[in-house]
Amino acid sequence: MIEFKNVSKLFKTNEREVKALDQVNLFVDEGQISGVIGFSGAGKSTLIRSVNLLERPTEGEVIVNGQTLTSLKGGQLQKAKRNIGMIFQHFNLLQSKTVFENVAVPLRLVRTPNAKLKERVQELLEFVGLSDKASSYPEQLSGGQKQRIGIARALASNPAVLLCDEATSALDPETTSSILQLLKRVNKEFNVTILIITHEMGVIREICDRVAVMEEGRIIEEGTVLDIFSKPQHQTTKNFVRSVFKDQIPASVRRILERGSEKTRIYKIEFIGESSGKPLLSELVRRFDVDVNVLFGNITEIQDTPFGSLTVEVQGDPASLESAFRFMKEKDLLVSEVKLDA
Ligand SMILES: Nc1ncnc2c1ncn2[C@@H]1O[C@H](COP(=O)(O)OP(=O)(O)OP(=O)(O)O)[C@@H](O)[C@H]1O
Repeated sequence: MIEFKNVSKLFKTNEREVKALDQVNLFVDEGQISGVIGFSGAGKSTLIRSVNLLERPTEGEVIVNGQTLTSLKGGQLQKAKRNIGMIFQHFNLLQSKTVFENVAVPLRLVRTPNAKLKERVQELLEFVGLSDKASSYPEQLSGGQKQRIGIARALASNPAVLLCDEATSALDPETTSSILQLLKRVNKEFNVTILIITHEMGVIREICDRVAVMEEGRIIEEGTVLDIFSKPQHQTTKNFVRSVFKDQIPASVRRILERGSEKTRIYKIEFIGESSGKPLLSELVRRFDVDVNVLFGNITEIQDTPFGSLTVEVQGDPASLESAFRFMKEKDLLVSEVKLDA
């Protein structure tokens, strides 16, 4: 649905040249929600603005819905761009116009007859849950409500693709979550392909199917969200995953480690899918002469799959501890010993 083929973008100013995009190849399939994450300056905005040619690449091809946008001009390009909606971090609503008129903008541009326009705007306001705000002005709305209006406006021309440019960065966590749920509905109910750029891994975790990680204008890692969360390869990706799953040793665990004992070891058991750690722990106690205490757990769901880790304290004599560790290693779980210097 969206394809980038060797796309580069060079910005030249008097003082310097910046390669904001460097040979980017990206594919977003129809019906998917894809995310692009990166730190400030990685090139995310340039990438998303290149999808609808708000930013024209210096090199390469941008193909959306089967059309090579980078080869189109004039009216043909305008028409193709109507198939791509966009929402923004700061909403970009017209302050002097009512909510109704803001949503109506794309429809007025293509001279939609009044009765049809009214019906469509009302339908969209209902979809985003703000039918009662039609005659309000943007300044009378909360941030979350403004973004809902942004979404309604972006959907007015029935686009096949929706671009979300840091759409939740100005919102508090609860409002962020409700906007992300709304985007999920847009994707499911209207089969709109969604591309999101963000610097928050939580956003990726909550709604994306796939994610690409950007650094210095390049995509350094790409995959399903579950794969990227469970097996991040690049250090930058690991840092992003860590921002969601705090990986530091908690203070209570640190204290046990500092006390140190021949008879105590602490393990971190990571799991994905149904194979949660619990049956393993009871098996350990049954089979080996050890006691097990769960110290710390971090469990979430990614794409409806349980994913997380348990930190456990295992107590017993050194030989039993060794056998227990070997047994855990043989299972289909990633087990590592937690040490103070790790
Ligand atoms: N119009 C421009 N002129 C010159 N340089 C630019 C322009 N737009 C972006 N850049 C540069 O291109 C690089 C990528 O910028 P971009 O805004 O795409 O990154 P980003 O990942 O979206 O960052 P942020 O999260 O801070 O918005 C940066 O070094 C930036 O300074």
